Amino acid sequence: MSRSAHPAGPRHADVLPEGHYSAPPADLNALDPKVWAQTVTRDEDGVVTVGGIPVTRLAEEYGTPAYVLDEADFRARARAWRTAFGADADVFYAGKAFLSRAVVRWLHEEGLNVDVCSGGELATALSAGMPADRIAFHGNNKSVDEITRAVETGVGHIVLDSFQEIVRVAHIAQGMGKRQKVLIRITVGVEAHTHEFIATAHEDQKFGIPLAGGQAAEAVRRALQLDGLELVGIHSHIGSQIFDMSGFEVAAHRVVSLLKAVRDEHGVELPEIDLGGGLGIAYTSDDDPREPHEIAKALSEIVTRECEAAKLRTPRISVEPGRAIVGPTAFTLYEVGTIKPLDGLRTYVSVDGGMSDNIRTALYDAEYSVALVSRTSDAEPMLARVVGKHCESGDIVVKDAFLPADVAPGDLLAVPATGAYCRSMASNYNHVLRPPVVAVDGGEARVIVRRETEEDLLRLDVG
Ligand SMILES: Cc1ncc(COP(=O)(O)O)c(C=O)c1O
Ligand SMILES: N[C@@H](CCCC[NH3+])C(=O)O
Repeated sequence: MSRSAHPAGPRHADVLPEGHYSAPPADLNALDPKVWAQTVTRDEDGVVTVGGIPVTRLAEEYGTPAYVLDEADFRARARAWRTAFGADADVFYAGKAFLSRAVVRWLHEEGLNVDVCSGGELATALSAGMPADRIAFHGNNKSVDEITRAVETGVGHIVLDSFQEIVRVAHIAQGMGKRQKVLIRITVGVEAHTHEFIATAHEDQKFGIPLAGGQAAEAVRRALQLDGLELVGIHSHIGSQIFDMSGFEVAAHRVVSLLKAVRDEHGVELPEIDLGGGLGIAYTSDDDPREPHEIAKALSEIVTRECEAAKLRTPRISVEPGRAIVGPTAFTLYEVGTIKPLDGLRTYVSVDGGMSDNIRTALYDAEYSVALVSRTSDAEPMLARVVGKHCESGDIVVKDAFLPADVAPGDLLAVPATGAYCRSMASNYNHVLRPPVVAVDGGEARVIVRRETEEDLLRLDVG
Protein backbone atom coordinates (compact mmCIF):
# COMPACT_ATOMS: atom_id res chain seq x y z
CA MET A 1 0.00 0.00 0.00
CA SER A 2 1.48 3.36 -0.90
CA ARG A 3 1.77 5.41 2.25
CA SER A 4 3.80 8.57 2.44
CA ALA A 5 5.83 8.94 5.65
CA HIS A 6 5.66 12.73 5.59
CA PRO A 7 2.31 14.28 4.94
CA ALA A 8 2.38 17.98 4.35
CA GLY A 9 -0.40 18.73 6.84
CA PRO A 10 0.36 22.30 7.87
CA ARG A 11 -1.18 22.28 11.35
CA HIS A 12 0.69 19.20 12.48
CA ALA A 13 3.74 19.33 10.28
CA ASP A 14 6.27 19.80 13.11
CA VAL A 15 5.84 16.57 15.04
CA LEU A 16 4.22 13.84 13.02
CA PRO A 17 2.66 11.02 14.98
CA GLU A 18 3.35 7.43 14.15
CA GLY A 19 0.77 5.69 12.02
CA HIS A 20 -0.51 5.32 8.53
CA TYR A 21 -1.33 8.47 6.72
CA SER A 22 -1.07 9.72 3.19
CA ALA A 23 -0.17 13.19 2.11
CA PRO A 24 -3.30 15.34 1.98
CA PRO A 25 -5.15 14.99 -1.30
CA ALA A 26 -4.72 17.85 -3.74
CA ASP A 27 -8.37 18.81 -3.29
CA LEU A 28 -10.13 17.91 -0.05
CA ASN A 29 -13.51 18.60 -1.65
CA ALA A 30 -13.01 16.08 -4.45
CA LEU A 31 -14.81 12.74 -4.23
CA ASP A 32 -12.81 9.84 -5.64
CA PRO A 33 -15.26 7.74 -7.69
CA LYS A 34 -13.24 4.67 -6.73
CA VAL A 35 -14.54 4.78 -3.16
CA TRP A 36 -17.93 6.48 -3.52
CA ALA A 37 -21.20 4.99 -4.77
CA GLN A 38 -21.85 5.67 -8.42
CA THR A 39 -24.45 8.44 -8.13
CA VAL A 40 -22.54 10.47 -5.52
CA THR A 41 -21.66 13.97 -6.66
CA ARG A 42 -21.53 17.55 -5.29
CA ASP A 43 -24.25 20.02 -6.27
CA GLU A 44 -23.61 23.66 -7.16
CA ASP A 45 -23.80 24.64 -3.45
CA GLY A 46 -21.07 22.15 -2.58
CA VAL A 47 -23.47 19.76 -0.85
CA VAL A 48 -22.95 16.09 -1.68
CA THR A 49 -25.92 14.40 -3.30
CA VAL A 50 -26.63 10.71 -3.82
CA GLY A 51 -29.37 9.33 -6.03
CA GLY A 52 -30.21 12.97 -6.72
CA ILE A 53 -30.81 13.84 -3.03
CA PRO A 54 -28.66 16.22 -0.96
CA VAL A 55 -27.19 14.60 2.15
CA THR A 56 -28.38 17.58 4.19
CA ARG A 57 -31.95 16.60 3.34
CA LEU A 58 -31.29 12.97 4.19
CA ALA A 59 -29.84 14.01 7.56
CA GLU A 60 -32.86 16.19 8.30
CA GLU A 61 -35.37 13.52 7.35
CA TYR A 62 -33.73 10.40 8.69
CA GLY A 63 -31.25 11.69 11.26
CA THR A 64 -27.65 10.65 11.75
CA PRO A 65 -25.84 8.37 11.85
CA ALA A 66 -27.41 6.63 8.86
CA TYR A 67 -26.21 4.22 6.23
CA VAL A 68 -27.15 5.61 2.82
CA LEU A 69 -27.35 2.99 0.08
CA ASP A 70 -27.40 3.76 -3.64
CA GLU A 71 -29.90 1.27 -5.08
CA ALA A 72 -28.95 1.89 -8.72
CA ASP A 73 -25.32 1.19 -7.87
CA PHE A 74 -26.24 -1.99 -6.00
CA ARG A 75 -28.27 -3.27 -8.93
CA ALA A 76 -25.54 -2.32 -11.41
CA ARG A 77 -22.90 -4.22 -9.45
CA ALA A 78 -25.16 -7.26 -8.99
CA ARG A 79 -25.88 -7.23 -12.73
CA ALA A 80 -22.18 -6.89 -13.58
CA TRP A 81 -21.48 -10.11 -11.66
CA ARG A 82 -24.44 -11.87 -13.26
CA THR A 83 -23.36 -10.80 -16.75
CA ALA A 84 -19.69 -11.56 -16.18
CA PHE A 85 -20.39 -15.16 -15.17
CA GLY A 86 -23.15 -15.77 -17.73
CA ALA A 87 -25.87 -18.37 -17.92
CA ASP A 88 -23.58 -21.33 -17.23
CA ALA A 89 -22.72 -20.12 -13.75
CA ASP A 90 -24.52 -19.02 -10.59
CA VAL A 91 -23.85 -15.95 -8.49
CA PHE A 92 -24.78 -16.32 -4.82
CA TYR A 93 -24.72 -12.96 -3.05
CA ALA A 94 -23.15 -13.48 0.40
CA GLY A 95 -25.86 -12.27 2.76
CA LYS A 96 -23.43 -11.86 5.66
CA ALA A 97 -22.13 -8.67 3.99
CA PHE A 98 -25.55 -7.02 4.38
CA LEU A 99 -28.97 -8.57 4.19
CA SER A 100 -32.41 -7.02 4.22
CA ARG A 101 -35.65 -7.85 2.49
CA ALA A 102 -35.29 -5.04 -0.04
CA VAL A 103 -31.83 -6.25 -0.98
CA VAL A 104 -33.11 -9.81 -1.42
CA ARG A 105 -35.85 -8.52 -3.76
CA TRP A 106 -33.30 -6.59 -5.84
CA LEU A 107 -31.10 -9.69 -6.06
CA HIS A 108 -34.05 -11.82 -7.11
CA GLU A 109 -34.96 -9.33 -9.82
CA GLU A 110 -31.36 -9.16 -11.05
CA GLY A 111 -31.10 -12.96 -11.30
CA LEU A 112 -28.76 -13.60 -8.39
CA ASN A 113 -29.06 -16.26 -5.70
CA VAL A 114 -28.29 -15.84 -1.99
CA ASP A 115 -25.87 -17.53 0.38
CA VAL A 116 -26.99 -17.54 4.01
CA CYS A 117 -25.17 -18.78 7.09
CA SER A 118 -27.74 -18.72 9.87
CA GLY A 119 -31.41 -19.33 10.54
CA GLY A 120 -31.88 -15.54 10.70
CA GLU A 121 -30.39 -14.98 7.25
CA LEU A 122 -32.42 -17.91 5.88
CA ALA A 123 -35.63 -16.44 7.32
CA THR A 124 -34.85 -13.03 5.80
CA ALA A 125 -34.16 -14.46 2.35
CA LEU A 126 -37.29 -16.62 2.38
CA SER A 127 -39.53 -13.87 3.74
CA ALA A 128 -38.50 -11.58 0.88
CA GLY A 129 -39.54 -14.20 -1.66
CA MET A 130 -36.21 -15.69 -2.69
CA PRO A 131 -37.08 -19.20 -3.93
CA ALA A 132 -35.60 -21.77 -1.55
CA ASP A 133 -33.81 -23.56 -4.35
CA ARG A 134 -31.82 -20.38 -5.02
CA ILE A 135 -30.48 -20.29 -1.47
CA ALA A 136 -27.24 -21.94 -0.32
CA PHE A 137 -26.78 -22.66 3.39
CA HIS A 138 -23.32 -22.21 4.95
CA GLY A 139 -21.66 -22.21 8.35
CA ASN A 140 -19.08 -24.11 10.37
CA ASN A 141 -21.49 -24.90 13.21
CA LYS A 142 -25.03 -25.09 11.88
CA SER A 143 -27.45 -26.16 14.58
CA VAL A 144 -29.69 -29.17 14.19
CA ASP A 145 -32.62 -26.78 14.07
CA GLU A 146 -31.00 -24.72 11.28
CA ILE A 147 -30.18 -27.82 9.24
CA THR A 148 -33.71 -29.15 9.72
CA ARG A 149 -35.24 -25.86 8.53
CA ALA A 150 -32.88 -25.69 5.56
CA VAL A 151 -33.73 -29.22 4.45
CA GLU A 152 -37.46 -28.75 5.13
CA THR A 153 -37.68 -25.55 3.09
CA GLY A 154 -35.74 -27.16 0.25
CA VAL A 155 -32.65 -24.95 0.00
CA GLY A 156 -30.69 -25.42 -3.21
CA HIS A 157 -27.69 -26.82 -1.41
CA ILE A 158 -26.04 -27.04 1.97
CA VAL A 159 -22.29 -26.55 2.18
CA LEU A 160 -20.89 -29.21 4.51
CA ASP A 161 -18.06 -27.93 6.67
CA SER A 162 -16.88 -30.90 8.76
CA PHE A 163 -16.93 -34.68 9.04
CA GLN A 164 -19.51 -34.47 11.83
CA GLU A 165 -21.75 -32.33 9.68
CA ILE A 166 -21.66 -34.82 6.82
CA VAL A 167 -23.26 -37.36 9.12
CA ARG A 168 -25.58 -34.85 10.79
CA VAL A 169 -27.08 -33.49 7.57
CA ALA A 170 -27.40 -36.98 6.07
CA HIS A 171 -29.20 -38.20 9.18
CA ILE A 172 -31.62 -35.24 9.27
CA ALA A 173 -32.41 -35.42 5.54
CA GLN A 174 -32.89 -39.17 5.62
CA GLY A 175 -35.18 -38.82 8.63
CA MET A 176 -37.37 -36.55 6.51
CA GLY A 177 -37.26 -38.96 3.60
CA LYS A 178 -35.20 -36.49 1.57
CA ARG A 179 -31.94 -36.49 -0.32
CA GLN A 180 -30.26 -33.13 0.26
CA LYS A 181 -27.98 -31.61 -2.36
CA VAL A 182 -24.66 -30.75 -0.73
CA LEU A 183 -21.22 -29.39 -1.51
CA ILE A 184 -18.19 -30.09 0.65
CA ARG A 185 -16.16 -27.07 1.69
CA ILE A 186 -12.47 -27.79 1.51
CA THR A 187 -9.49 -25.73 2.62
CA VAL A 188 -7.11 -25.61 -0.25
CA GLY A 189 -4.06 -24.45 1.72
CA VAL A 190 -3.71 -21.03 0.07
CA GLU A 191 -2.30 -18.14 2.10
CA ALA A 192 -4.60 -15.32 1.04
CA HIS A 193 -3.01 -11.87 1.27
CA THR A 194 -5.44 -10.22 3.62
CA HIS A 195 -5.96 -9.65 7.35
CA GLU A 196 -5.45 -12.92 9.23
CA PHE A 197 -8.95 -12.75 10.74
CA ILE A 198 -10.54 -12.88 7.28
CA ALA A 199 -8.26 -15.40 5.56
CA THR A 200 -9.93 -18.79 5.41
CA ALA A 201 -8.03 -21.21 3.20
CA HIS A 202 -4.87 -21.84 5.22
CA GLU A 203 -5.01 -24.90 7.41
CA ASP A 204 -4.95 -23.52 10.95
CA GLN A 205 -8.45 -22.00 11.07
CA LYS A 206 -11.97 -23.23 11.70
CA PHE A 207 -13.55 -23.51 8.23
CA GLY A 208 -13.73 -26.44 5.87
CA ILE A 209 -12.03 -29.80 5.54
CA PRO A 210 -8.34 -29.71 4.60
CA LEU A 211 -7.29 -31.01 1.22
CA ALA A 212 -4.03 -31.94 2.91
CA GLY A 213 -3.51 -35.49 4.14
CA GLY A 214 -6.30 -36.88 1.99
CA GLN A 215 -8.95 -35.49 4.35
CA ALA A 216 -11.08 -33.88 1.62
CA ALA A 217 -10.94 -37.11 -0.41
CA GLU A 218 -12.06 -39.02 2.69
CA ALA A 219 -14.96 -36.57 3.19
CA VAL A 220 -16.09 -37.19 -0.40
CA ARG A 221 -15.86 -40.95 0.17
CA ARG A 222 -18.12 -40.72 3.23
CA ALA A 223 -20.63 -38.33 1.65
CA LEU A 224 -21.02 -40.56 -1.42
CA GLN A 225 -22.00 -43.46 0.83
CA LEU A 226 -24.85 -41.72 2.64
CA ASP A 227 -28.42 -42.04 1.37
CA GLY A 228 -29.54 -38.68 2.76
CA LEU A 229 -26.99 -36.78 0.65
CA GLU A 230 -26.62 -35.99 -3.00
CA LEU A 231 -23.05 -34.76 -3.31
CA VAL A 232 -23.04 -32.29 -6.20
CA GLY A 233 -19.76 -30.50 -5.77
CA ILE A 234 -16.80 -28.97 -3.98
CA HIS A 235 -16.60 -25.54 -2.37
CA SER A 236 -13.65 -23.30 -1.60
CA HIS A 237 -13.53 -19.81 -0.13
CA ILE A 238 -10.04 -18.47 0.47
CA GLY A 239 -10.83 -15.29 2.40
CA SER A 240 -12.04 -11.76 1.99
CA GLN A 241 -10.81 -8.34 0.76
CA ILE A 242 -8.34 -9.96 -1.64
CA PHE A 243 -6.81 -8.15 -4.64
CA ASP A 244 -4.33 -10.73 -5.82
CA MET A 245 -5.97 -13.09 -8.32
CA SER A 246 -3.36 -15.80 -7.92
CA GLY A 247 -4.98 -17.16 -4.73
CA PHE A 248 -8.27 -17.73 -6.58
CA GLU A 249 -6.43 -19.37 -9.45
CA VAL A 250 -4.53 -21.76 -7.19
CA ALA A 251 -7.79 -22.59 -5.39
CA ALA A 252 -9.56 -23.32 -8.71
CA HIS A 253 -6.67 -25.54 -9.76
CA ARG A 254 -6.75 -27.52 -6.49
CA VAL A 255 -10.53 -27.92 -6.57
CA VAL A 256 -10.35 -29.31 -10.13
CA SER A 257 -7.58 -31.69 -9.03
CA LEU A 258 -9.92 -33.05 -6.38
CA LEU A 259 -12.72 -33.48 -8.97
CA LYS A 260 -10.29 -35.49 -11.03
CA ALA A 261 -9.27 -37.63 -8.05
CA VAL A 262 -12.96 -38.25 -7.27
CA ARG A 263 -13.63 -39.30 -10.87
CA ASP A 264 -10.59 -41.61 -10.84
CA GLU A 265 -11.57 -43.23 -7.53
CA HIS A 266 -15.36 -43.37 -7.77
CA GLY A 267 -16.15 -42.96 -11.45
CA VAL A 268 -18.31 -39.97 -10.45
CA GLU A 269 -17.99 -36.55 -12.10
CA LEU A 270 -19.21 -33.95 -9.63
CA PRO A 271 -21.17 -31.37 -11.63
CA GLU A 272 -20.54 -28.19 -9.56
CA ILE A 273 -17.79 -26.16 -8.00
CA ASP A 274 -18.20 -23.06 -5.87
CA LEU A 275 -15.19 -20.78 -5.61
CA GLY A 276 -16.57 -18.54 -2.87
CA GLY A 277 -16.32 -14.78 -2.55
CA GLY A 278 -13.52 -12.54 -1.40
CA LEU A 279 -12.85 -9.96 -4.10
CA GLY A 280 -11.55 -6.76 -2.51
CA ILE A 281 -12.96 -3.24 -2.91
CA ALA A 282 -11.45 0.25 -2.65
CA TYR A 283 -11.76 1.67 0.86
CA THR A 284 -9.27 4.43 0.08
CA SER A 285 -7.80 5.84 -3.11
CA ASP A 286 -4.76 3.59 -2.59
CA ASP A 287 -6.75 0.42 -3.32
CA ASP A 288 -7.15 -0.88 -6.87
CA PRO A 289 -9.95 -3.44 -7.05
CA ARG A 290 -10.44 -5.99 -9.81
CA GLU A 291 -13.64 -6.13 -11.83
CA PRO A 292 -16.10 -9.07 -11.86
CA HIS A 293 -15.38 -9.80 -15.52
CA GLU A 294 -11.66 -10.20 -14.71
CA ILE A 295 -12.30 -12.79 -12.04
CA ALA A 296 -14.96 -14.52 -14.18
CA LYS A 297 -12.54 -14.80 -17.09
CA ALA A 298 -9.64 -16.02 -14.95
CA LEU A 299 -11.73 -18.62 -13.14
CA SER A 300 -13.58 -19.99 -16.14
CA GLU A 301 -10.39 -20.20 -18.21
CA ILE A 302 -8.51 -22.14 -15.59
CA VAL A 303 -11.41 -24.50 -14.83
CA THR A 304 -12.14 -25.16 -18.51
CA ARG A 305 -8.48 -25.67 -19.38
CA GLU A 306 -7.80 -28.05 -16.52
CA CYS A 307 -11.00 -30.01 -17.01
CA GLU A 308 -10.21 -30.46 -20.70
CA ALA A 309 -6.72 -31.65 -19.82
CA ALA A 310 -8.16 -34.13 -17.31
CA LYS A 311 -10.98 -35.17 -19.68
CA LEU A 312 -13.55 -34.06 -17.15
CA ARG A 313 -16.90 -32.52 -18.00
CA THR A 314 -16.56 -28.81 -17.10
CA PRO A 315 -18.55 -28.28 -13.89
CA ARG A 316 -21.00 -25.46 -13.37
CA ILE A 317 -19.17 -22.69 -11.50
CA SER A 318 -20.68 -20.61 -8.76
CA VAL A 319 -19.26 -17.70 -6.79
CA GLU A 320 -20.32 -15.87 -3.62
CA PRO A 321 -19.42 -12.19 -3.75
CA GLY A 322 -20.62 -10.08 -0.84
CA ARG A 323 -18.41 -7.08 -0.22
CA ALA A 324 -17.74 -6.49 -3.94
CA ILE A 325 -21.46 -6.00 -4.59
CA VAL A 326 -22.71 -4.08 -1.57
CA GLY A 327 -19.53 -2.56 -0.10
CA PRO A 328 -19.08 0.40 -2.42
CA THR A 329 -22.81 1.17 -2.69
CA ALA A 330 -23.25 2.77 0.74
CA PHE A 331 -21.70 5.42 2.94
CA THR A 332 -22.29 6.25 6.57
CA LEU A 333 -23.51 9.76 7.24
CA TYR A 334 -22.45 11.23 10.61
CA GLU A 335 -22.80 14.57 12.35
CA VAL A 336 -19.69 16.08 13.88
CA GLY A 337 -19.83 16.68 17.64
CA THR A 338 -16.86 17.44 19.86
CA ILE A 339 -13.57 18.43 18.26
CA LYS A 340 -10.39 18.05 20.27
CA PRO A 341 -7.06 19.27 18.82
CA LEU A 342 -4.07 17.58 20.48
CA ASP A 343 -1.06 19.78 19.88
CA GLY A 344 1.70 18.17 17.89
CA LEU A 345 -0.40 15.05 17.35
CA ARG A 346 -3.69 15.24 15.53
CA THR A 347 -7.23 16.49 15.94
CA TYR A 348 -9.84 14.11 17.28
CA VAL A 349 -13.14 14.66 15.52
CA SER A 350 -16.00 12.89 17.26
CA VAL A 351 -19.06 11.74 15.37
CA ASP A 352 -22.43 10.53 16.61
CA GLY A 353 -21.82 6.82 15.89
CA GLY A 354 -18.64 4.79 16.00
CA MET A 355 -17.62 1.19 16.61
CA SER A 356 -21.25 0.14 17.06
CA ASP A 357 -21.98 0.97 13.40
CA ASN A 358 -18.51 0.17 12.04
CA ILE A 359 -16.42 -2.32 13.98
CA ARG A 360 -14.03 -2.97 11.10
CA THR A 361 -11.43 -0.36 12.05
CA ALA A 362 -11.16 -1.72 15.60
CA LEU A 363 -11.32 -5.36 14.52
CA TYR A 364 -9.14 -5.45 11.41
CA ASP A 365 -7.25 -2.17 11.56
CA ALA A 366 -9.25 -1.36 8.44
CA GLU A 367 -8.60 1.85 6.58
CA TYR A 368 -11.34 4.18 5.47
CA SER A 369 -11.56 7.61 3.95
CA VAL A 370 -13.88 10.42 4.98
CA ALA A 371 -15.20 13.66 3.50
CA LEU A 372 -16.96 16.78 4.66
CA VAL A 373 -20.22 16.48 2.73
CA SER A 374 -22.55 19.24 3.92
CA ARG A 375 -20.44 22.00 2.34
CA THR A 376 -17.12 22.59 0.64
CA SER A 377 -14.22 24.24 2.41
CA ASP A 378 -11.10 26.08 1.33
CA ALA A 379 -9.45 25.68 4.73
CA GLU A 380 -6.06 23.99 5.08
CA PRO A 381 -5.91 20.23 5.50
CA MET A 382 -5.81 19.05 9.10
CA LEU A 383 -4.61 15.62 10.20
CA ALA A 384 -7.60 14.12 11.94
CA ARG A 385 -8.77 10.94 13.58
CA VAL A 386 -12.51 10.36 13.29
CA VAL A 387 -13.73 8.70 16.47
CA GLY A 388 -17.08 7.58 17.80
CA LYS A 389 -19.06 8.18 20.98
CA HIS A 390 -18.33 4.87 22.72
CA CYS A 391 -16.48 4.34 25.98
CA GLU A 392 -13.47 2.74 24.37
CA SER A 393 -10.28 4.34 23.11
CA GLY A 394 -10.24 1.88 20.19
CA ASP A 395 -13.54 3.39 19.06
CA ILE A 396 -12.05 4.74 15.85
CA VAL A 397 -13.91 5.05 12.56
CA VAL A 398 -11.15 6.53 10.40
CA LYS A 399 -7.70 6.30 11.87
CA ASP A 400 -5.85 8.80 9.72
CA ALA A 401 -7.66 11.30 7.58
CA PHE A 402 -7.25 14.80 6.30
CA LEU A 403 -10.20 17.08 6.88
CA PRO A 404 -10.48 20.81 6.33
CA ALA A 405 -9.19 22.64 9.42
CA ASP A 406 -12.47 24.54 9.80
CA VAL A 407 -14.56 21.40 10.32
CA ALA A 408 -17.02 22.24 13.08
CA PRO A 409 -19.73 20.73 15.25
CA GLY A 410 -22.89 20.26 13.17
CA ASP A 411 -21.00 19.55 9.94
CA LEU A 412 -21.86 16.31 8.17
CA LEU A 413 -19.12 13.80 7.43
CA ALA A 414 -19.52 10.72 5.29
CA VAL A 415 -17.40 7.58 5.32
CA PRO A 416 -17.66 5.77 1.97
CA ALA A 417 -17.57 2.04 1.23
CA THR A 418 -19.47 1.02 4.36
CA GLY A 419 -22.10 -1.13 2.61
CA ALA A 420 -20.49 -4.43 3.63
CA TYR A 421 -19.90 -5.78 7.12
CA CYS A 422 -20.94 -2.56 8.87
CA ARG A 423 -24.72 -2.74 9.42
CA SER A 424 -24.46 -6.54 9.41
CA MET A 425 -21.84 -6.44 12.20
CA ALA A 426 -23.39 -3.52 14.09
CA SER A 427 -23.96 -3.78 17.83
CA ASN A 428 -25.76 -2.01 20.64
CA TYR A 429 -22.60 -1.32 22.61
CA ASN A 430 -23.31 1.33 25.24
CA HIS A 431 -26.96 0.85 24.28
CA VAL A 432 -26.38 3.02 21.26
CA LEU A 433 -29.18 2.47 18.74
CA ARG A 434 -28.29 0.89 15.42
CA PRO A 435 -28.68 3.33 12.51
CA PRO A 436 -31.19 2.94 9.69
CA VAL A 437 -30.36 1.96 6.14
CA VAL A 438 -31.82 4.50 3.74
CA ALA A 439 -31.98 3.47 0.09
CA VAL A 440 -31.89 6.23 -2.50
CA ASP A 441 -32.75 6.04 -6.17
CA GLY A 442 -33.87 8.49 -8.82
CA GLY A 443 -34.46 11.39 -6.44
CA GLU A 444 -36.37 9.30 -3.89
CA ALA A 445 -35.29 7.92 -0.54
CA ARG A 446 -36.86 5.23 1.60
CA VAL A 447 -35.90 3.47 4.78
CA ILE A 448 -35.21 -0.22 4.15
CA VAL A 449 -34.02 -0.98 7.69
CA ARG A 450 -35.37 1.43 10.28
CA ARG A 451 -33.40 3.03 13.08
CA GLU A 452 -33.55 1.10 16.33
CA THR A 453 -35.48 2.75 19.14
CA GLU A 454 -35.09 2.66 22.91
CA GLU A 455 -38.33 0.65 22.95
CA ASP A 456 -36.61 -1.97 20.76
CA LEU A 457 -33.84 -2.23 23.34
CA LEU A 458 -36.16 -2.33 26.32
CA ARG A 459 -38.46 -4.91 24.70
CA LEU A 460 -35.70 -7.50 25.02
CA ASP A 461 -34.95 -6.57 28.61
CA VAL A 462 -37.57 -8.64 30.35
CA GLY A 463 -35.98 -8.88 33.81
C1 LIG B 1 -18.24 -18.97 2.49
C2 LIG B 1 -18.19 -17.51 2.17
N1 LIG B 1 -18.64 -17.12 0.97
C3 LIG B 1 -18.63 -15.81 0.63
C4 LIG B 1 -18.15 -14.86 1.50
C5 LIG B 1 -18.19 -13.44 1.05
O1 LIG B 1 -16.97 -12.86 1.02
P1 LIG B 1 -16.79 -11.39 0.43
O2 LIG B 1 -17.75 -10.51 1.12
O3 LIG B 1 -15.39 -11.07 0.75
O4 LIG B 1 -17.03 -11.48 -1.06
C6 LIG B 1 -17.65 -15.23 2.75
C7 LIG B 1 -17.03 -14.25 3.65
O5 LIG B 1 -15.82 -14.08 3.64
C8 LIG B 1 -17.69 -16.60 3.09
O6 LIG B 1 -17.27 -17.00 4.28
N1 LIG C 1 -16.43 -9.41 8.28
C1 LIG C 1 -15.23 -9.36 7.50
C2 LIG C 1 -15.20 -10.33 6.40
C3 LIG C 1 -15.47 -11.73 6.81
C4 LIG C 1 -16.36 -12.29 5.82
C5 LIG C 1 -17.02 -13.56 6.24
N2 LIG C 1 -16.28 -14.76 5.98
C6 LIG C 1 -14.93 -7.94 7.05
O1 LIG C 1 -15.55 -7.04 7.46
O2 LIG C 1 -14.05 -7.70 6.28
